[in-house]
Amino acid sequence: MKKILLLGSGELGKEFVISAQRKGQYIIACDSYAGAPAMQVADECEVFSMLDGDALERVVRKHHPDIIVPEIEAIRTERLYDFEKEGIQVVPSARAVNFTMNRKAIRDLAAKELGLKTAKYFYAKSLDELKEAAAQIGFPCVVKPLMSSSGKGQSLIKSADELEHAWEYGCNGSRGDIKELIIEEFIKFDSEITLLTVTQKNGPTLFCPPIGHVQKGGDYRESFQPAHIDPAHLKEAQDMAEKVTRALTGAGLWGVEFFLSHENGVYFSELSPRPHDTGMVTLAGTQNLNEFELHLRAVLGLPIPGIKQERMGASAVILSPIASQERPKYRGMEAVTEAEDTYLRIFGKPTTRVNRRMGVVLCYAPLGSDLDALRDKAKALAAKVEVY
Ligand SMILES: Nc1ncnc2c1ncn2[C@@H]1O[C@H](COP(=O)(O)OP(=O)(O)OP(=O)(O)O)[C@@H](O)[C@H]1O
Ligand SMILES: NCC(=O)N[C@@H]1O[C@H](COP(=O)([O-])[O-])[C@@H](O)[C@H]1O
Ligand SMILES: [Mg+2]
Repeated sequence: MKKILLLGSGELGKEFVISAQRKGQYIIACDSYAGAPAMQVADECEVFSMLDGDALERVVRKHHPDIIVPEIEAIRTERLYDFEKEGIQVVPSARAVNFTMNRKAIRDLAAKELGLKTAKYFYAKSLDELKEAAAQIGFPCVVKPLMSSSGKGQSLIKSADELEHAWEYGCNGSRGDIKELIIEEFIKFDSEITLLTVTQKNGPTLFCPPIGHVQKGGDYRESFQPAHIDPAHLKEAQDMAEKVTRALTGAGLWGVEFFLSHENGVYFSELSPRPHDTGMVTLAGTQNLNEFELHLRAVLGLPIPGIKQERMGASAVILSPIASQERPKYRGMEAVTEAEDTYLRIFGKPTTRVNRRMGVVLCYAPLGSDLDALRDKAKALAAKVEVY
């Protein structure tokens, strides 16, 4: 049995804990608030700010974990190098977690060192620098904080007079106190995918069938698998995923994000060194092993006999329309549970914010079915669940 310290306890962590406990592991779930989804199913929990390096160190000294599994980006990742040196396994590696928490580190590695195709980009430390960069990139362009996730602080800029607002919005949406943004060329992609990639301690890199997804305001709304993409594009994406995960080192499951354009090919966007929100579609049984089980096996060094697509699936999110410190209630669940070949997962978050993801609807159908109809079904059912 291994002792696993899970840093971040949201919906993705909850499914990981369930997979880990099914293999007899012991989990301490951490997050900045009590009652987080993964804490509800873990052996123990700790509530503290994981951005506080000393607090993080205290928790590590208290529990002596064998393995540290980061589940969010907001962690004092520099400290992970020390824990790794002491012999604690950091998943997938301290380097991977440290590089991906800051868009600058991962983008420079991908574009400059590895030569992967990305959107044109600049960094800006002031509104003046942002204006200068926008003039070079042109409009529309995308502005994001260097440190953020799920679209926080992200804006799509159509003209120069929107830059001032984008600067403020980006700085306010930034995690920590870093006042620096990335400004990117807007890619007119035809579709975007997540390529779940598994790197193993003993064994080759494995790829899941591509997951298509749709984002709004930088946050995921629906995903589906398998996404139909040009085989040459898939090969290109797999090669890029292999390159970037090898450069970051370590074992685990990664969500590697790409933009696909018929005209301009495949662009690397970013990656998560952990299960991906769009990969929740694998909970619909689309694969022989879902993304959480794959992550766990890679982390423990357990064999993975292969990844097989079993059926097609679609996921659609349930968002909160309200902000409240009260425990949320749900209406309309019957409409989902009476539907065939459908699962409802309410994450059990103790409070709401506007647009906070509270649950997901998962629908499946045999391979070869009408994927668009399946996506519509998942979205229509998710819309019937009301958070209040
Ligand atoms: N340069 C771009 N051109 C076109 N669309 C973009 C660009 N950058 C981001 N987007 C859109 O915004 C979405 C979110 O961007 P990104 O993945 O960089 O943000 P994030 O905050 O890290 O999100 P998450 O943590 O949920 O993955 C993308 O999936 C894409 O739909
Ligand atoms: N795109 C990253 C992502 O989906 N992360 C997932 O959302 C949780 C935070 O949710 P919250 O903001 O509602 O607490 C994280 O803990 C993780 O499970
Ligand atoms: Mg993303």
